Amino acid sequence: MSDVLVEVTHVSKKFCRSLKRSLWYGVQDLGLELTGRSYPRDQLRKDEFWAVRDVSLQVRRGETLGLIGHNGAGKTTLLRMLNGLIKPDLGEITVRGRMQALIALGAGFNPVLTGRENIYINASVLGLSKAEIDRRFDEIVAFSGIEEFIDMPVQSYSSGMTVRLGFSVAAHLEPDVLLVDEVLAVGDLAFRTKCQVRIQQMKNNGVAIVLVSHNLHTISHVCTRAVTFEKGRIIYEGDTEAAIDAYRASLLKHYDGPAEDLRGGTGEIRVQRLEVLNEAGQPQQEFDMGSGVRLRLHYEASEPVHNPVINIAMHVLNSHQVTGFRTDVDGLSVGTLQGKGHVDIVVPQLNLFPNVYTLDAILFHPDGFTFYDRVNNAAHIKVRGGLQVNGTAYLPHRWQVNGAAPEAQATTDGAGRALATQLQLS
Ligand SMILES: Nc1ncnc2c1ncn2[C@@H]1O[C@H](COP(=O)(O)OP(=O)(O)OP(=O)(O)O)[C@@H](O)[C@H]1O
Repeated sequence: MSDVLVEVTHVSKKFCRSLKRSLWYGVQDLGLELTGRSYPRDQLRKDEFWAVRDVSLQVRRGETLGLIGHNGAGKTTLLRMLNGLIKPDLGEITVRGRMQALIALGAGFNPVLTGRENIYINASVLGLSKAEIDRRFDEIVAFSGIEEFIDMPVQSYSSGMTVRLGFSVAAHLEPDVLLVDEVLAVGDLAFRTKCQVRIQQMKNNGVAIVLVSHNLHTISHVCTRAVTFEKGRIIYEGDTEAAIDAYRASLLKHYDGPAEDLRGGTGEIRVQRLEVLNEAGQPQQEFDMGSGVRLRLHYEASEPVHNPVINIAMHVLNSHQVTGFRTDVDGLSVGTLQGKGHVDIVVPQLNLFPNVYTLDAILFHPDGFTFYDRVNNAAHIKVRGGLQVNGTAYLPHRWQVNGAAPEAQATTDGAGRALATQLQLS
């Protein structure tokens, strides 16, 4: 048997943005088919767009391929085509061996049937005999950890419970190919860890796995290779770290800069702009982990403004807040500001893991609540480096084993040690 279990060749899939039009196109296509003709499949009609465009890839036995990309990039559509839920408009997909898919919550489960009944149905679809399912049943239920709910209809399960059962079924039926879509993000941390261990075992047993995740830590640790999608096309395929870099670069392309439409406030003092500077005071956008950065907020006050609260909030691009700098929290008074000027925040060590971070600039009244002005996405910073660690902040630290410093050893990319050296910790 060939080592290539999944083969995707020049696959494209189009969708229609308008439901009414898409129904009309369906009728048109049916009519054309009856007369032995068809609309050219490689052409788009009004409101149609390519959700997946000319995608080719292979997944071999024992490989875990990560699919990453911004929202709407086409990852799930590809997974659904691999699973046979939808057909490509162009190209070919070949899957060799038995396939299990975990797309959306507990995909494949019949909601009115119980967990027990769903396990039997899923397993028999895969060709397992009743005796084989009986043998694995207890293990599946035990792994899922939802023993007391197993005879209740799946529609009464919480999303976490559905994912637990879905993953457990998929993982215990010894598929040759496993498709997993983001579901690992739903369970709690303990279950996610259990799933990652199980995926590792399956990988060792030669299962070909395709995993969609927005969790770059999962991609980095679980996948042997990754593909980055942008607007339905593959923009990178290969090494996971490089794929993650390509994803971040793609996110930056979609970064629109200051969100002027969300701007508001009483306006006596306004943010002119927020500059990101290096230690030498030169504008710079990309920094190595641990290097120094100076944030310069330029303001203009149309009248004397006494002691405004200055706040810079830092977010992971498109995601959660990482930290913030506030003059009131730091117990500082900036005095009376009038006309044009600037305020600097000097950060001696940017102890953040590689990622793209956005900065919001906010000027509050002294009450710390009403604002004079706020500019979301006023600036951004890209932190470079080869480390992929879950989380955002690097806390300077040192290790001791039984009171003594452990020996240095070669890390995979040396980035951690390089940083430790830079921070003069080792
Ligand atoms: N049945 C459908 N009809 C019309 N458009 C669709 C349909 N399914 C998906 N799309 C569109 O196709 C594009 C790709 O969607 P897809 O779900 O594959 O993206 P994704 O990369 O998985 O995104 P996310 O990370 O948000 O899950 C999106 O613009 C989506 O709105």
